[in-house]
Amino acid sequence: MYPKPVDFRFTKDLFKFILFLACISGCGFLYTIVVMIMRGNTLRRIIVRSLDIITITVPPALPAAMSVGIINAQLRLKKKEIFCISPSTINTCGAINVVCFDKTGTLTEDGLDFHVVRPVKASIKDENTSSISFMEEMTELTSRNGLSFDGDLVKAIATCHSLTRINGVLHGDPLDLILFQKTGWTMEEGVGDIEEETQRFDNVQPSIIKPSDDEEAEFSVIRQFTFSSSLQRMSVIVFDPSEDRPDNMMLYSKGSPEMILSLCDPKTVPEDYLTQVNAYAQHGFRLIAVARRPLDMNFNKASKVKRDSVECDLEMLGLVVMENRVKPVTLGVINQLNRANIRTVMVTGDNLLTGLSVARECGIIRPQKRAFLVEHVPGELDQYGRTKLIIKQSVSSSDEVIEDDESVSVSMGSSTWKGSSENDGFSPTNTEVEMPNAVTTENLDHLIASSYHLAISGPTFAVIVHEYPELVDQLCCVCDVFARMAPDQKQLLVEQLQAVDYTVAMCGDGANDCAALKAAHAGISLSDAEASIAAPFTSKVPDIRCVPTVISEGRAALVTSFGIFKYMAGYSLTQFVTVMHLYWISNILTDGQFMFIDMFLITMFALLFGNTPAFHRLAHTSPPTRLLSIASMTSVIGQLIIIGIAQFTVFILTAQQSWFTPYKPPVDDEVEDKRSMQGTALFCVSMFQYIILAIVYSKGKPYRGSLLSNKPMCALTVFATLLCLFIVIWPTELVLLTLGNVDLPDIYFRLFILGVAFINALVSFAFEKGFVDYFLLGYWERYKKKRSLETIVDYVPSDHIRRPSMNGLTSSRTETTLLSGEGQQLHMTKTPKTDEGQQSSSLFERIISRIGGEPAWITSSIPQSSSPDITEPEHLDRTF
Ligand SMILES: Nc1ncnc2c1ncn2[C@@H]1O[C@H](COP(=O)(O)OP(=O)(O)OP(=O)(O)O)[C@@H](O)[C@H]1O
Repeated sequence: MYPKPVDFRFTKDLFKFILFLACISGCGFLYTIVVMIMRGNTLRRIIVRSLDIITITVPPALPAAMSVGIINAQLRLKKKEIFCISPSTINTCGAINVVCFDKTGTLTEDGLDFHVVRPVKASIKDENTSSISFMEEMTELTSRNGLSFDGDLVKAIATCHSLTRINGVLHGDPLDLILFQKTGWTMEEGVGDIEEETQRFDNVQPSIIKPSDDEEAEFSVIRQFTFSSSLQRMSVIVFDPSEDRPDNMMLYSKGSPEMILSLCDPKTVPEDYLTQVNAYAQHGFRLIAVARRPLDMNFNKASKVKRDSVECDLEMLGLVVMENRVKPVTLGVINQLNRANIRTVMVTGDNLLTGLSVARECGIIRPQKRAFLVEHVPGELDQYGRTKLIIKQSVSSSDEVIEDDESVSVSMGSSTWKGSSENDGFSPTNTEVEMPNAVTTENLDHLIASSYHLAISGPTFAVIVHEYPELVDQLCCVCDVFARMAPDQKQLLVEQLQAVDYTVAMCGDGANDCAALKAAHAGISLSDAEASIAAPFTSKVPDIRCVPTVISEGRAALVTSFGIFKYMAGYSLTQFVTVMHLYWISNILTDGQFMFIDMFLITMFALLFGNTPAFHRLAHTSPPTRLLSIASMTSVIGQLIIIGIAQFTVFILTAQQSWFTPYKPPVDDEVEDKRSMQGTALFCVSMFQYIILAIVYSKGKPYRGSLLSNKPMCALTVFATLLCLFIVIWPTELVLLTLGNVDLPDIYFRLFILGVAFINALVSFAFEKGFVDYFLLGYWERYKKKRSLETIVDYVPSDHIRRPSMNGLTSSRTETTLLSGEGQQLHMTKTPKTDEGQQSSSLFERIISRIGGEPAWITSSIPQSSSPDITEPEHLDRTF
């Protein structure tokens, strides 16, 4: 539960930038000592002045100023009922480029709807054999008659839960609650003669559960094995007092169909069990299998027996099918995130096909794209002794369940993929698209449109983690649905995504999401239970609308932090330049001038800077996270040069005026009068420069609202500008006295100072908007990105294009050496087809399109050694 160390580029750059400022202050320090000695100043004055320069260059108020944007974002989030317990995470949210969603309760409604039950029925065929099959769908759970094993399915559903009654109201897992209410049974806890009950059940106080249609019957739950996501099941040991034999106990279990199947005696399971499960799951239903086991043990033993020893050899009772409705806002939010180029991933503890169906419904898997399931074949090994992997094409819910013979087999190393299905998505028509070298919007769109989706389940993920570690990164980059994931696997997935340079948000509501919520850069909890303790953000509104809000506020906070930092750095450097000029004549700004700049101008602007709200729409890209980028550094240094030129002009020209009186530095320990004409002139021009910097660095669209949306800052700008104009144009006695200014007698010179400030403003705006924003951040960054994509894509065609075979004919197969690890490659061989109009389905393009950059593993060198098949043109493989 220790907090994760904040490892954010922005924070690292911040420290580097402060180091850079410290270096400047070091230069200033030396300059001051040299100049002060040259001018014959006293030792005391030299020490004071040189130390002054350090506090001027590295502003002590910087940390406070930096947190203003974050505090404002936190307050705005609070208004939207999103609570943040770790404000430092807000900035990180600005860089999020993948969001992992839990399914149940997050994308879909928490309160599921009961759909049907499919009880299992045993029918006697002849004397020796009986057949087990599913009964028809039943929409009611209240009738005990006619169900298998004397109505035990209903008994199991009514008793196998962990509901508790608090103040007369039942509380617990929503699924348990709905199922229990559906039975119509009643539950009593600690009512009646408690003492008698306690004695009767050997000091265990049981819950008494009674059917609605039988006054006499009552069932006592004497042991409960609680539900756990990693076990995917829960069980209870129930005693029926009517039997009046203390050793007549029944264990009821319910859990995921796969888990209960693995615990059941195969003879009690219908042959078409998995087909039925897949058929429901494929239509997006959530399934719970129910089973029982008669136990021959007394109360004492039942209350101490180990879970593993009783949860085996179960008799299958049937399936409960629940409706899994997607929340109304889910589709809109996922679309919004997709439009903003933020990848969405589903990571659920539920069935793979159910997850896939919900992923389609909510837009994580686009309707027009194909989805493939990556599965392992337990017990089957490839030539390297590793568990064999297969890929199956998923069909949409309207189609039939996929058949096994439509699968595409995959193996590692030099072996091949064999695609048997005509439309398996890996057909050569899809793999032999020639890639043009130039990366244009059209062909990128084409690549994105032609990509497919992958889905994987927890057990296969575990096999890949242990046996194919070199594939984990790649899989994390291209898989969209991770199903049947245990809590620690959810966490591992988040960490893997972080390892390939994604900034990850995790949104979930259950206890099984806690580890992932903690591991993510930004964990967003939709419940106020366990998940909210692990997650930095908790939304009171239990749907995923909070995700884009958190991201856009994070982006706004990040841009604000950048802006404030640059503003504070600009302010320090501006004051540094002023002081450097004045030190040349052994002078410094007066206390009043320092106070006006530091306490009024800077403090007020820094306070109001972060008040600008987030932009109402999520932009297509995230804001820059690097403070030490060319753009940021150019901006700060460029503004410093503009400011320096303006101040130097004023400093020099003041000294050339006919009315100019040079400053007389104090002799020895004489009381110092800091007022000087050059000091006043520099102060006058620099006042405007601080205002200009605040406006220049207060960036608006596409991450924050415009400056006009920050009304207090607009008002401050107008007020401060008018006040500064007043100070320059009408230097009244009061103004001169308060600020320590000297009267500059010539009005035209004062107007000239205003002119310099005005030109400074124009040049600063033109430089920031035209050069930094448009050229460096826009054109240059796009060019760089395009270049890096071209470099990658240049490499792809050599593997994608058709190769002449030995006999001069076009090779019938394609090969890609993409994503290869330490000589371990996943190969795919395809039979050719002539239709070249089809699209390429390479994982590679998907990764490029998604990441928009090069994760570490793409840039790793391509192994020299290829598989033996590659040397033989007739057997070229496609590496996956
Ligand atoms: N109360 C329960 N009793 C028995 N089995 C349950 C219960 N709740 C869930 N299950 C089964 O255990 C599986 C795993 O549950 P888990 O809570 O890890 O994930 P989930 O709720 O299905 O999905 P998500 O991770 O998206 O919330 C479920 O798919 C379901 O089959």
